[in-house]
Amino acid sequence: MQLSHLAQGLGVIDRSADPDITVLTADSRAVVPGALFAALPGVKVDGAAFASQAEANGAVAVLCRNGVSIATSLPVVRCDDARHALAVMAARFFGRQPEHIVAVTGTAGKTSIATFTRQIWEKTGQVAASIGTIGVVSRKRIVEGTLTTPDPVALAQLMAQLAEDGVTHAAMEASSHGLDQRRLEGVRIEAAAFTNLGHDHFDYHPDPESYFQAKMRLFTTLLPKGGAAVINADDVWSGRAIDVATKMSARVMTTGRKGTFLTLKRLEHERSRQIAEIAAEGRIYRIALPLAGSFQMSNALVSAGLAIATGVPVVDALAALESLEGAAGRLELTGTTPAGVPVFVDYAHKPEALENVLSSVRPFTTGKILVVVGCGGDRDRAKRPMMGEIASRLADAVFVTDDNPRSEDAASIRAAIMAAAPGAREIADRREAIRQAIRTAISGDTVVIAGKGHETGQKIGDIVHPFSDHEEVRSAIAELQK
Ligand SMILES: CC(=O)N[C@H]1[C@@H](OP(=O)(O)OP(=O)(O)OC[C@H]2O[C@@H](n3ccc(=O)[nH]c3=O)[C@H](O)[C@@H]2O)O[C@H](CO)[C@@H](O)[C@@H]1O[C@H](C)C(=O)N[C@@H](C)C(=O)N[C@H](CCC(=O)O)C(=O)O
Ligand SMILES: Nc1ncnc2c1ncn2[C@@H]1O[C@H](COP(=O)(O)OP(=O)(O)OP(=O)(O)O)[C@@H](O)[C@H]1O
Ligand SMILES: N[C@H](CCC[C@H](N)C(=O)O)C(=O)O
Ligand SMILES: [Mg+2]
Repeated sequence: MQLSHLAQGLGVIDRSADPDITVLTADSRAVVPGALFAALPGVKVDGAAFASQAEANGAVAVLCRNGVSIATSLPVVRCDDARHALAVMAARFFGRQPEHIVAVTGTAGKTSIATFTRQIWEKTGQVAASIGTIGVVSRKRIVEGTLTTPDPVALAQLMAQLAEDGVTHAAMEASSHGLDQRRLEGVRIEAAAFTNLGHDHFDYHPDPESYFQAKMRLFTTLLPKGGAAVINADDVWSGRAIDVATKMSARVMTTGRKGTFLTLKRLEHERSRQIAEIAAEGRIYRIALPLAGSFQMSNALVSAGLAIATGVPVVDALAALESLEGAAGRLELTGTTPAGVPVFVDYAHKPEALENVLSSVRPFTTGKILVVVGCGGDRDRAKRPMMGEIASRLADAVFVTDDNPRSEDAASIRAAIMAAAPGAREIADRREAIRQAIRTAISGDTVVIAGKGHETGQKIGDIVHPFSDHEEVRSAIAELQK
Protein backbone atom coordinates (compact mmCIF):
# COMPACT_ATOMS: atom_id res chain seq x y z
CA MET A 1 0.00 0.00 0.00
CA GLN A 2 1.36 3.47 -0.93
CA LEU A 3 2.57 5.60 1.98
CA SER A 4 0.34 8.52 0.94
CA HIS A 5 -2.72 6.30 1.12
CA LEU A 6 -1.75 4.80 4.49
CA ALA A 7 -1.05 8.20 6.01
CA GLN A 8 -4.00 10.08 4.51
CA GLY A 9 -5.47 12.50 7.04
CA LEU A 10 -3.16 11.27 9.79
CA GLY A 11 -0.12 13.50 9.39
CA VAL A 12 2.22 15.32 7.07
CA ILE A 13 4.79 13.53 4.89
CA ASP A 14 8.01 15.57 4.58
CA ARG A 15 9.02 14.35 1.06
CA SER A 16 7.33 13.84 -2.24
CA ALA A 17 8.54 10.22 -2.34
CA ASP A 18 5.66 7.77 -2.00
CA PRO A 19 7.12 4.30 -1.32
CA ASP A 20 5.09 1.11 -1.34
CA ILE A 21 4.78 -0.13 2.25
CA THR A 22 4.76 -3.89 2.69
CA VAL A 23 5.14 -4.23 6.48
CA LEU A 24 4.31 -2.08 9.52
CA THR A 25 6.29 -2.36 12.75
CA ALA A 26 7.15 -0.38 15.87
CA ASP A 27 10.29 -2.42 16.52
CA SER A 28 13.47 -1.57 14.60
CA ARG A 29 14.69 -5.10 15.26
CA ALA A 30 11.73 -6.51 13.33
CA VAL A 31 12.19 -4.20 10.31
CA VAL A 32 12.56 -5.89 6.92
CA PRO A 33 12.95 -4.22 3.51
CA GLY A 34 9.76 -2.33 2.56
CA ALA A 35 8.73 -1.63 6.16
CA LEU A 36 7.31 1.51 7.69
CA PHE A 37 8.96 1.94 11.08
CA ALA A 38 6.78 3.62 13.73
CA ALA A 39 9.07 5.40 16.20
CA LEU A 40 7.01 5.38 19.39
CA PRO A 41 7.81 6.92 22.76
CA GLY A 42 7.99 4.00 25.18
CA VAL A 43 8.03 3.38 28.90
CA LYS A 44 11.72 2.48 28.79
CA VAL A 45 13.14 4.10 25.63
CA ASP A 46 12.10 6.36 22.77
CA GLY A 47 11.72 4.49 19.49
CA ALA A 48 12.98 7.63 17.70
CA ALA A 49 16.50 6.58 18.73
CA PHE A 50 16.23 3.52 16.49
CA ALA A 51 15.30 5.19 13.19
CA SER A 52 18.79 4.79 11.74
CA GLN A 53 18.84 1.11 12.71
CA ALA A 54 15.44 0.70 11.02
CA GLU A 55 16.79 2.40 7.88
CA ALA A 56 19.83 0.13 7.88
CA ASN A 57 17.47 -2.87 8.09
CA GLY A 58 15.59 -1.74 4.97
CA ALA A 59 12.79 0.50 6.23
CA VAL A 60 11.38 2.79 3.53
CA ALA A 61 9.47 5.27 5.74
CA VAL A 62 9.25 6.41 9.35
CA LEU A 63 6.24 7.48 11.40
CA CYS A 64 6.80 9.71 14.43
CA ARG A 65 5.19 12.41 16.53
CA ASN A 66 5.61 16.13 15.87
CA GLY A 67 8.65 17.78 17.36
CA VAL A 68 10.84 14.72 17.84
CA SER A 69 14.20 14.69 16.10
CA ILE A 70 14.78 11.76 13.75
CA ALA A 71 18.11 10.83 12.15
CA THR A 72 17.07 9.45 8.77
CA SER A 73 17.06 10.19 5.05
CA LEU A 74 13.72 8.36 4.62
CA PRO A 75 10.34 10.03 4.14
CA VAL A 76 8.93 10.81 7.58
CA VAL A 77 5.22 11.05 8.48
CA ARG A 78 4.78 13.44 11.39
CA CYS A 79 1.60 13.54 13.40
CA ASP A 80 0.22 14.54 16.80
CA ASP A 81 -0.16 11.03 18.14
CA ALA A 82 2.03 8.36 16.55
CA ARG A 83 0.46 5.47 18.47
CA HIS A 84 -3.00 6.48 17.24
CA ALA A 85 -1.72 6.89 13.68
CA LEU A 86 -0.06 3.46 13.73
CA ALA A 87 -3.30 1.79 14.87
CA VAL A 88 -5.32 3.50 12.12
CA MET A 89 -2.66 2.70 9.49
CA ALA A 90 -2.65 -0.95 10.58
CA ALA A 91 -6.43 -1.12 10.15
CA ARG A 92 -6.12 0.39 6.64
CA PHE A 93 -3.29 -1.94 5.77
CA PHE A 94 -5.05 -5.16 6.79
CA GLY A 95 -8.52 -4.04 5.72
CA ARG A 96 -11.24 -6.43 6.76
CA GLN A 97 -12.70 -6.80 10.25
CA PRO A 98 -15.61 -8.85 11.60
CA GLU A 99 -18.87 -6.94 11.11
CA HIS A 100 -19.77 -6.77 14.80
CA ILE A 101 -17.02 -6.03 17.30
CA VAL A 102 -17.56 -5.30 20.99
CA ALA A 103 -14.96 -4.45 23.63
CA VAL A 104 -15.01 -4.67 27.42
CA THR A 105 -12.93 -2.80 29.96
CA GLY A 106 -12.74 -2.79 33.77
CA THR A 107 -10.40 -4.16 36.41
CA ALA A 108 -12.03 -7.58 36.69
CA GLY A 109 -14.32 -9.65 34.53
CA LYS A 110 -13.01 -8.81 31.05
CA THR A 111 -11.84 -12.30 30.10
CA SER A 112 -15.01 -13.87 31.49
CA ILE A 113 -17.22 -11.41 29.60
CA ALA A 114 -15.39 -11.78 26.27
CA THR A 115 -15.71 -15.57 26.64
CA PHE A 116 -19.39 -15.45 27.64
CA THR A 117 -20.30 -13.03 24.85
CA ARG A 118 -18.67 -15.35 22.30
CA GLN A 119 -20.65 -18.27 23.70
CA ILE A 120 -23.97 -16.36 23.60
CA TRP A 121 -23.36 -15.50 19.95
CA GLU A 122 -22.42 -19.10 19.14
CA LYS A 123 -25.53 -20.42 20.87
CA THR A 124 -27.66 -18.02 18.83
CA GLY A 125 -26.17 -19.13 15.53
CA GLN A 126 -23.39 -16.59 14.87
CA VAL A 127 -19.80 -17.33 13.91
CA ALA A 128 -17.93 -15.71 16.79
CA ALA A 129 -14.54 -15.15 18.39
CA SER A 130 -13.14 -13.84 21.66
CA ILE A 131 -9.78 -12.08 22.07
CA GLY A 132 -7.98 -11.46 25.34
CA THR A 133 -5.80 -12.72 28.18
CA ILE A 134 -6.41 -16.38 27.38
CA GLY A 135 -5.78 -15.79 23.68
CA VAL A 136 -8.00 -15.94 20.62
CA VAL A 137 -10.80 -18.46 20.60
CA SER A 138 -13.00 -19.14 17.58
CA ARG A 139 -14.32 -22.16 15.76
CA LYS A 140 -11.24 -22.26 13.53
CA ARG A 141 -8.46 -21.17 15.84
CA ILE A 142 -7.34 -21.26 19.42
CA VAL A 143 -4.21 -19.18 19.80
CA GLU A 144 -2.59 -18.56 23.16
CA GLY A 145 -2.10 -14.89 23.84
CA THR A 146 0.65 -12.96 25.57
CA LEU A 147 -1.06 -9.59 25.96
CA THR A 148 -4.68 -8.98 27.02
CA THR A 149 -5.04 -6.42 24.23
CA PRO A 150 -2.62 -7.24 21.38
CA ASP A 151 -0.35 -4.60 19.83
CA PRO A 152 -2.12 -2.64 17.06
CA VAL A 153 -0.41 -4.30 14.11
CA ALA A 154 -0.99 -7.81 15.45
CA LEU A 155 -4.56 -6.84 16.32
CA ALA A 156 -5.37 -5.47 12.85
CA GLN A 157 -3.88 -8.58 11.26
CA LEU A 158 -5.89 -10.79 13.58
CA MET A 159 -9.14 -8.96 12.76
CA ALA A 160 -8.50 -9.50 9.04
CA GLN A 161 -7.76 -13.21 9.63
CA LEU A 162 -10.93 -13.65 11.67
CA ALA A 163 -13.01 -11.95 8.96
CA GLU A 164 -11.31 -14.24 6.42
CA ASP A 165 -12.30 -17.24 8.59
CA GLY A 166 -15.93 -16.13 8.35
CA VAL A 167 -16.15 -14.71 11.88
CA THR A 168 -18.86 -12.04 11.96
CA HIS A 169 -18.93 -11.35 15.72
CA ALA A 170 -15.88 -10.67 17.92
CA ALA A 171 -15.65 -9.74 21.60
CA MET A 172 -12.37 -8.31 22.86
CA GLU A 173 -10.82 -7.21 26.11
CA ALA A 174 -9.63 -3.60 26.30
CA SER A 175 -6.94 -3.40 28.98
CA SER A 176 -6.03 -0.02 30.44
CA HIS A 177 -2.53 -0.41 28.94
CA GLY A 178 -4.10 -1.19 25.57
CA LEU A 179 -6.39 1.84 25.76
CA ASP A 180 -3.67 4.17 27.00
CA GLN A 181 -1.31 2.98 24.25
CA ARG A 182 -4.02 3.34 21.57
CA ARG A 183 -3.73 -0.33 20.58
CA LEU A 184 -7.44 -0.55 19.62
CA GLU A 185 -7.79 2.73 17.80
CA GLY A 186 -8.13 1.09 14.40
CA VAL A 187 -10.81 -1.35 15.53
CA ARG A 188 -14.40 -0.58 14.51
CA ILE A 189 -16.31 -1.06 17.73
CA GLU A 190 -20.08 -1.29 17.82
CA ALA A 191 -20.64 -1.66 21.57
CA ALA A 192 -18.47 -1.17 24.64
CA ALA A 193 -18.76 -2.35 28.23
CA PHE A 194 -17.46 -1.35 31.66
CA THR A 195 -17.37 -3.77 34.61
CA ASN A 196 -15.74 -2.18 37.67
CA LEU A 197 -12.62 -0.37 38.84
CA GLY A 198 -10.33 -1.70 41.55
CA HIS A 199 -6.69 -1.80 42.52
CA ASP A 200 -4.39 -2.89 39.69
CA HIS A 201 -1.55 -1.56 37.55
CA PHE A 202 -0.60 1.35 39.80
CA ASP A 203 2.94 0.65 38.69
CA TYR A 204 1.85 2.04 35.30
CA HIS A 205 -0.97 4.50 36.01
CA PRO A 206 -0.01 7.25 38.49
CA ASP A 207 -3.30 7.22 40.44
CA PRO A 208 -6.88 5.81 40.36
CA GLU A 209 -8.17 8.84 38.46
CA SER A 210 -5.75 8.36 35.54
CA TYR A 211 -6.43 4.61 35.59
CA PHE A 212 -10.17 5.39 35.31
CA GLN A 213 -9.57 7.95 32.55
CA ALA A 214 -7.52 5.40 30.57
CA LYS A 215 -10.42 2.94 30.79
CA MET A 216 -12.90 5.64 29.76
CA ARG A 217 -11.04 6.10 26.45
CA LEU A 218 -13.16 3.15 25.33
CA PHE A 219 -16.21 5.43 25.50
CA THR A 220 -14.57 8.77 24.76
CA THR A 221 -12.45 7.87 21.73
CA LEU A 222 -13.48 4.43 20.45
CA LEU A 223 -17.23 4.04 20.66
CA PRO A 224 -19.03 5.90 17.86
CA LYS A 225 -21.91 8.25 18.79
CA GLY A 226 -25.08 6.26 19.32
CA GLY A 227 -23.09 3.06 19.98
CA ALA A 228 -24.19 0.92 22.92
CA ALA A 229 -22.45 1.38 26.28
CA VAL A 230 -23.22 -1.61 28.51
CA ILE A 231 -22.35 -0.69 32.09
CA ASN A 232 -22.47 -2.81 35.23
CA ALA A 233 -24.38 -0.45 37.51
CA ASP A 234 -23.29 -2.01 40.82
CA ASP A 235 -19.71 -0.75 41.13
CA VAL A 236 -18.70 2.42 42.99
CA TRP A 237 -17.32 3.82 39.72
CA SER A 238 -20.42 2.93 37.68
CA GLY A 239 -22.09 6.33 38.11
CA ARG A 240 -19.09 8.12 36.68
CA ALA A 241 -18.82 5.65 33.80
CA ILE A 242 -22.51 6.20 33.01
CA ASP A 243 -21.93 9.98 33.02
CA VAL A 244 -19.01 9.67 30.63
CA ALA A 245 -20.93 7.42 28.22
CA THR A 246 -24.01 9.67 28.40
CA LYS A 247 -21.92 12.76 27.61
CA MET A 248 -20.53 10.97 24.57
CA SER A 249 -24.11 10.36 23.34
CA ALA A 250 -23.81 6.61 23.71
CA ARG A 251 -26.89 4.40 24.05
CA VAL A 252 -26.44 3.52 27.72
CA MET A 253 -27.66 0.07 28.85
CA THR A 254 -27.08 -0.65 32.53
CA THR A 255 -27.07 -4.10 34.11
CA GLY A 256 -27.05 -5.58 37.62
CA ARG A 257 -29.00 -4.93 40.80
CA LYS A 258 -29.05 -1.20 40.10
CA GLY A 259 -29.26 -1.71 36.34
CA THR A 260 -32.29 -0.55 34.40
CA PHE A 261 -31.85 -2.51 31.16
CA LEU A 262 -31.22 -5.96 32.67
CA THR A 263 -32.18 -5.73 36.34
CA LEU A 264 -31.10 -8.45 38.75
CA LYS A 265 -34.12 -8.82 41.02
CA ARG A 266 -33.24 -11.93 43.03
CA LEU A 267 -30.26 -14.25 43.30
CA GLU A 268 -30.09 -17.63 45.04
CA HIS A 269 -26.83 -19.54 45.35
CA GLU A 270 -26.40 -23.25 45.12
CA ARG A 271 -23.03 -24.97 45.35
CA SER A 272 -21.98 -24.63 41.73
CA ARG A 273 -24.86 -22.72 40.17
CA GLN A 274 -27.11 -19.75 40.89
CA ILE A 275 -30.70 -18.95 40.11
CA ALA A 276 -31.59 -15.40 39.14
CA GLU A 277 -34.69 -13.40 38.40
CA ILE A 278 -33.96 -10.78 35.80
CA ALA A 279 -36.32 -8.02 34.74
CA ALA A 280 -35.98 -6.92 31.13
CA GLU A 281 -38.31 -5.06 28.82
CA GLY A 282 -41.18 -5.40 31.29
CA ARG A 283 -40.88 -9.16 31.75
CA ILE A 284 -39.28 -11.34 34.43
CA TYR A 285 -36.95 -14.12 33.30
CA ARG A 286 -35.87 -16.92 35.63
CA ILE A 287 -32.37 -18.09 34.74
CA ALA A 288 -30.17 -20.85 36.18
CA LEU A 289 -26.53 -19.87 35.61
CA PRO A 290 -24.35 -22.99 35.87
CA LEU A 291 -21.43 -21.14 37.52
CA ALA A 292 -20.50 -20.29 41.12
CA GLY A 293 -19.83 -16.75 42.36
CA SER A 294 -22.10 -13.68 42.34
CA PHE A 295 -19.49 -11.87 40.25
CA GLN A 296 -20.17 -14.36 37.46
CA MET A 297 -23.82 -13.30 37.42
CA SER A 298 -22.68 -9.70 37.07
CA ASN A 299 -20.36 -10.73 34.20
CA ALA A 300 -23.12 -12.81 32.56
CA LEU A 301 -25.51 -9.83 32.54
CA VAL A 302 -22.93 -7.53 30.94
CA SER A 303 -22.30 -10.23 28.30
CA ALA A 304 -26.00 -10.59 27.60
CA GLY A 305 -26.17 -6.78 27.26
CA LEU A 306 -23.36 -6.81 24.69
CA ALA A 307 -24.96 -9.61 22.70
CA ILE A 308 -28.32 -7.78 22.75
CA ALA A 309 -26.57 -4.59 21.60
CA THR A 310 -25.45 -6.46 18.47
CA GLY A 311 -28.95 -7.65 17.66
CA VAL A 312 -29.50 -10.85 19.68
CA PRO A 313 -33.10 -10.90 21.03
CA VAL A 314 -33.30 -10.45 24.83
CA VAL A 315 -35.04 -13.78 25.34
CA ASP A 316 -32.36 -15.69 23.39
CA ALA A 317 -29.45 -13.92 25.09
CA LEU A 318 -30.84 -14.71 28.55
CA ALA A 319 -31.66 -18.30 27.60
CA ALA A 320 -28.05 -18.76 26.44
CA LEU A 321 -26.81 -17.95 29.97
CA GLU A 322 -28.21 -21.28 31.15
CA SER A 323 -25.47 -23.23 29.41
CA LEU A 324 -22.46 -20.90 29.79
CA GLU A 325 -19.06 -22.39 30.48
CA GLY A 326 -16.64 -20.43 32.65
CA ALA A 327 -13.42 -19.10 31.14
CA ALA A 328 -10.42 -21.33 31.91
CA GLY A 329 -9.08 -20.72 35.41
CA ARG A 330 -11.85 -18.37 36.55
CA LEU A 331 -13.27 -19.96 39.72
CA GLU A 332 -12.94 -23.25 37.87
CA LEU A 333 -13.80 -26.42 39.76
CA THR A 334 -10.65 -28.33 38.88
CA GLY A 335 -11.08 -31.35 41.10
CA THR A 336 -12.67 -32.82 44.21
CA THR A 337 -10.63 -34.66 46.85
CA PRO A 338 -11.63 -38.11 48.13
CA ALA A 339 -13.08 -36.28 51.18
CA GLY A 340 -15.36 -34.31 48.84
CA VAL A 341 -13.43 -31.02 49.09
CA PRO A 342 -13.87 -28.88 45.95
CA VAL A 343 -10.63 -27.37 44.66
CA PHE A 344 -11.00 -24.21 42.55
CA VAL A 345 -8.35 -22.65 40.32
CA ASP A 346 -8.85 -18.90 40.03
CA TYR A 347 -7.04 -15.96 38.41
CA ALA A 348 -7.43 -13.57 41.34
CA HIS A 349 -4.12 -11.69 41.30
CA LYS A 350 -5.49 -8.38 42.51
CA PRO A 351 -7.22 -7.37 45.75
CA GLU A 352 -10.87 -7.05 44.70
CA ALA A 353 -10.72 -10.28 42.71
CA LEU A 354 -9.37 -12.17 45.72
CA GLU A 355 -11.98 -10.61 47.96
CA ASN A 356 -14.76 -11.61 45.55
CA VAL A 357 -13.57 -15.13 45.08
CA LEU A 358 -13.13 -15.87 48.76
CA SER A 359 -16.53 -14.34 49.55
CA SER A 360 -18.11 -16.34 46.73
CA VAL A 361 -17.09 -19.73 48.10
CA ARG A 362 -18.10 -18.93 51.70
CA PRO A 363 -21.86 -19.55 51.26
CA PHE A 364 -21.33 -23.20 50.31
CA THR A 365 -18.38 -23.91 52.63
CA THR A 366 -19.48 -25.46 55.90
CA GLY A 367 -15.89 -25.94 57.11
CA LYS A 368 -12.76 -23.95 56.37
CA ILE A 369 -11.59 -22.01 53.31
CA LEU A 370 -7.95 -22.74 52.43
CA VAL A 371 -6.26 -20.41 49.97
CA VAL A 372 -2.94 -20.59 48.14
CA VAL A 373 -1.84 -17.11 47.15
CA GLY A 374 1.17 -15.18 45.84
CA CYS A 375 1.92 -11.95 43.98
CA GLY A 376 3.76 -11.28 40.74
CA GLY A 377 7.21 -9.70 40.63
CA ASP A 378 7.80 -6.49 38.61
CA ARG A 379 4.16 -5.59 39.18
CA ASP A 380 2.34 -3.15 41.45
CA ARG A 381 3.89 -3.72 44.92
CA ALA A 382 1.00 -2.12 46.80
CA LYS A 383 -1.13 -5.18 45.98
CA ARG A 384 1.01 -7.44 48.19
CA PRO A 385 -0.04 -6.39 51.73
CA MET A 386 -3.59 -5.80 50.50
CA MET A 387 -3.84 -9.36 49.24
CA GLY A 388 -2.24 -10.74 52.41
CA GLU A 389 -4.79 -8.91 54.53
CA ILE A 390 -7.75 -10.08 52.40
CA ALA A 391 -6.54 -13.68 52.41
CA SER A 392 -6.19 -13.81 56.18
CA ARG A 393 -9.48 -12.01 56.78
CA LEU A 394 -11.58 -14.13 54.42
CA ALA A 395 -9.87 -17.53 54.51
CA ASP A 396 -9.20 -19.80 57.47
CA ALA A 397 -5.85 -21.12 56.28
CA VAL A 398 -3.48 -19.14 54.06
CA PHE A 399 -0.53 -20.62 52.14
CA VAL A 400 1.70 -17.84 50.79
CA THR A 401 3.77 -18.91 47.80
CA ASP A 402 5.40 -17.72 44.56
CA ASP A 403 3.56 -16.38 41.50
CA ASN A 404 5.90 -15.30 38.70
CA PRO A 405 8.63 -13.53 40.72
CA ARG A 406 10.18 -12.37 37.41
CA SER A 407 13.29 -10.24 38.12
CA GLU A 408 12.49 -9.72 41.83
CA ASP A 409 13.67 -11.62 44.89
CA ALA A 410 10.83 -14.09 45.52
CA ALA A 411 11.42 -14.16 49.29
CA SER A 412 10.86 -10.43 49.63
CA ILE A 413 7.61 -10.60 47.65
CA ARG A 414 6.40 -13.33 50.02
CA ALA A 415 7.57 -11.31 53.02
CA ALA A 416 5.46 -8.33 51.90
CA ILE A 417 2.37 -10.56 51.76
CA MET A 418 3.22 -12.39 55.03
CA ALA A 419 3.59 -9.09 56.89
CA ALA A 420 -0.14 -8.48 56.41
CA ALA A 421 -1.25 -12.10 56.86
CA PRO A 422 -0.71 -13.19 60.47
CA GLY A 423 -0.76 -16.97 60.91
CA ALA A 424 -0.20 -17.65 57.20
CA ARG A 425 2.16 -20.45 56.21
CA GLU A 426 4.99 -19.55 53.84
CA ILE A 427 5.85 -22.23 51.30
CA ALA A 428 8.06 -20.94 48.49
CA ASP A 429 7.53 -23.90 46.17
CA ARG A 430 4.10 -23.45 44.60
CA ARG A 431 3.77 -27.17 43.88
CA GLU A 432 4.34 -27.96 47.56
CA ALA A 433 1.97 -25.18 48.70
CA ILE A 434 -0.82 -26.62 46.54
CA ARG A 435 -0.14 -30.12 47.90
CA GLN A 436 -0.17 -28.98 51.51
CA ALA A 437 -3.43 -27.05 51.10
CA ILE A 438 -5.11 -30.03 49.45
CA ARG A 439 -3.71 -32.51 52.02
CA THR A 440 -4.82 -30.35 54.94
CA ALA A 441 -8.43 -29.91 53.79
CA ILE A 442 -11.13 -32.07 55.32
CA SER A 443 -14.79 -32.69 54.48
CA GLY A 444 -16.78 -29.43 54.35
CA ASP A 445 -13.72 -27.34 53.41
CA THR A 446 -13.04 -25.53 50.13
CA VAL A 447 -9.61 -24.96 48.55
CA VAL A 448 -8.89 -21.97 46.29
CA ILE A 449 -5.64 -21.77 44.31
CA ALA A 450 -5.42 -18.09 43.38
CA GLY A 451 -3.37 -16.02 40.96
CA LYS A 452 -2.39 -18.06 37.93
CA GLY A 453 -5.67 -19.29 36.47
CA HIS A 454 -5.04 -20.43 32.88
CA GLU A 455 -1.27 -19.73 33.00
CA THR A 456 1.07 -22.52 32.01
CA GLY A 457 4.34 -21.23 33.41
CA GLN A 458 6.14 -19.87 36.45
CA LYS A 459 8.40 -16.98 35.40
CA ILE A 460 11.58 -16.82 37.46
CA GLY A 461 14.11 -14.31 36.15
CA ASP A 462 13.75 -14.43 32.39
CA ILE A 463 12.91 -18.11 32.29
CA VAL A 464 9.37 -19.45 32.12
CA HIS A 465 9.30 -22.86 33.83
CA PRO A 466 6.38 -25.03 32.73
CA PHE A 467 3.82 -24.97 35.55
CA SER A 468 0.07 -25.44 35.66
CA ASP A 469 -2.12 -25.04 38.73
CA HIS A 470 -4.62 -27.36 37.02
CA GLU A 471 -2.07 -30.17 36.65
CA GLU A 472 -0.75 -29.70 40.17
CA VAL A 473 -4.25 -29.86 41.63
CA ARG A 474 -5.01 -33.02 39.69
CA SER A 475 -1.81 -34.76 40.70
CA ALA A 476 -2.17 -33.72 44.35
CA ILE A 477 -5.68 -35.20 44.38
CA ALA A 478 -4.45 -38.34 42.61
CA GLU A 479 -1.83 -38.83 45.36
CA LEU A 480 -4.60 -38.77 47.97
CA GLN A 481 -6.49 -41.43 46.06
CA LYS A 482 -3.57 -43.90 46.18
C1 LIG B 1 4.55 -1.55 29.97
C2 LIG B 1 3.97 -1.69 28.60
O1 LIG B 1 2.77 -1.71 28.43
N1 LIG B 1 4.84 -1.83 27.58
C3 LIG B 1 4.36 -1.86 26.22
C4 LIG B 1 5.04 -0.75 25.46
O2 LIG B 1 6.40 -1.03 25.48
P1 LIG B 1 7.43 0.03 26.05
O3 LIG B 1 6.76 1.35 26.15
O4 LIG B 1 8.04 -0.52 27.30
O5 LIG B 1 8.52 -0.02 24.94
P2 LIG B 1 10.03 0.41 25.09
O6 LIG B 1 10.86 -0.79 25.37
O7 LIG B 1 10.15 1.61 25.98
O8 LIG B 1 10.37 0.84 23.60
C5 LIG B 1 9.73 1.94 22.94
C6 LIG B 1 9.61 1.63 21.50
O9 LIG B 1 10.92 1.45 20.96
C7 LIG B 1 10.97 0.28 20.20
N2 LIG B 1 12.32 -0.27 20.18
C8 LIG B 1 12.93 -0.64 21.34
C9 LIG B 1 14.21 -1.19 21.29
C10 LIG B 1 14.87 -1.36 20.04
O10 LIG B 1 16.00 -1.84 19.91
N3 LIG B 1 14.20 -0.95 18.93
C11 LIG B 1 12.95 -0.42 18.97
O11 LIG B 1 12.40 -0.10 17.93
C12 LIG B 1 9.95 -0.64 20.86
O12 LIG B 1 9.48 -1.64 19.98
C13 LIG B 1 8.86 0.34 21.25
O13 LIG B 1 7.95 0.52 20.19
O14 LIG B 1 4.61 -0.74 24.11
C14 LIG B 1 4.86 -1.98 23.43
C15 LIG B 1 4.39 -1.79 22.00
O15 LIG B 1 3.01 -1.40 21.98
C16 LIG B 1 4.13 -3.12 24.14
O16 LIG B 1 4.37 -4.36 23.49
C17 LIG B 1 4.64 -3.20 25.58
O17 LIG B 1 3.93 -4.20 26.28
C18 LIG B 1 4.75 -5.05 27.11
C19 LIG B 1 5.26 -6.22 26.28
C20 LIG B 1 3.95 -5.58 28.32
O18 LIG B 1 4.38 -6.47 29.02
N4 LIG B 1 2.81 -5.00 28.60
C21 LIG B 1 1.92 -5.43 29.70
C22 LIG B 1 2.26 -4.77 31.04
C23 LIG B 1 0.52 -5.09 29.28
O19 LIG B 1 0.30 -4.37 28.30
N5 LIG B 1 -0.47 -5.61 29.99
C24 LIG B 1 -1.85 -5.33 29.66
C25 LIG B 1 -2.80 -5.58 30.81
C26 LIG B 1 -2.81 -6.97 31.40
C27 LIG B 1 -4.09 -7.25 32.17
O20 LIG B 1 -4.23 -6.82 33.31
O21 LIG B 1 -4.99 -7.95 31.63
C28 LIG B 1 -2.24 -6.16 28.42
O22 LIG B 1 -3.05 -5.65 27.62
O23 LIG B 1 -1.75 -7.29 28.29
N1 LIG C 1 -17.07 -8.94 37.94
C1 LIG C 1 -16.07 -9.26 38.76
N2 LIG C 1 -15.90 -8.60 39.93
C2 LIG C 1 -14.89 -8.91 40.76
N3 LIG C 1 -14.01 -9.91 40.56
C3 LIG C 1 -14.14 -10.61 39.43
C4 LIG C 1 -15.16 -10.32 38.47
N4 LIG C 1 -15.03 -11.17 37.44
C5 LIG C 1 -13.96 -11.93 37.72
N5 LIG C 1 -13.42 -11.62 38.92
C6 LIG C 1 -12.20 -12.16 39.56
O1 LIG C 1 -11.11 -11.71 38.76
C7 LIG C 1 -10.40 -12.82 38.20
C8 LIG C 1 -10.08 -12.54 36.77
O2 LIG C 1 -11.30 -12.55 36.03
P1 LIG C 1 -11.24 -12.25 34.47
O3 LIG C 1 -10.10 -12.96 33.93
O4 LIG C 1 -12.58 -12.49 33.89
O5 LIG C 1 -10.97 -10.67 34.53
P2 LIG C 1 -9.99 -9.75 33.67
O6 LIG C 1 -10.57 -8.39 33.80
O7 LIG C 1 -9.85 -10.28 32.32
O8 LIG C 1 -8.63 -9.84 34.45
P3 LIG C 1 -7.12 -9.63 33.85
O9 LIG C 1 -6.96 -8.16 33.66
O10 LIG C 1 -6.29 -10.14 34.96
O11 LIG C 1 -7.00 -10.43 32.61
C9 LIG C 1 -11.32 -14.02 38.36
O12 LIG C 1 -10.58 -15.19 38.45
C10 LIG C 1 -12.05 -13.67 39.61
O13 LIG C 1 -11.20 -13.93 40.71
N1 LIG D 1 -1.97 -9.46 33.07
C1 LIG D 1 -1.50 -9.52 34.43
C2 LIG D 1 -1.44 -10.93 34.85
C3 LIG D 1 -0.87 -11.20 36.23
C4 LIG D 1 -0.97 -12.64 36.62
C5 LIG D 1 -0.22 -13.04 37.86
N2 LIG D 1 -0.04 -14.45 37.79
C6 LIG D 1 1.13 -12.31 37.96
O1 LIG D 1 2.08 -12.80 37.40
O2 LIG D 1 1.18 -11.29 38.63
C7 LIG D 1 -0.15 -8.84 34.56
O3 LIG D 1 0.71 -9.14 33.76
O4 LIG D 1 -0.01 -8.03 35.44
MG1 LIG E 1 -8.29 -10.62 31.11
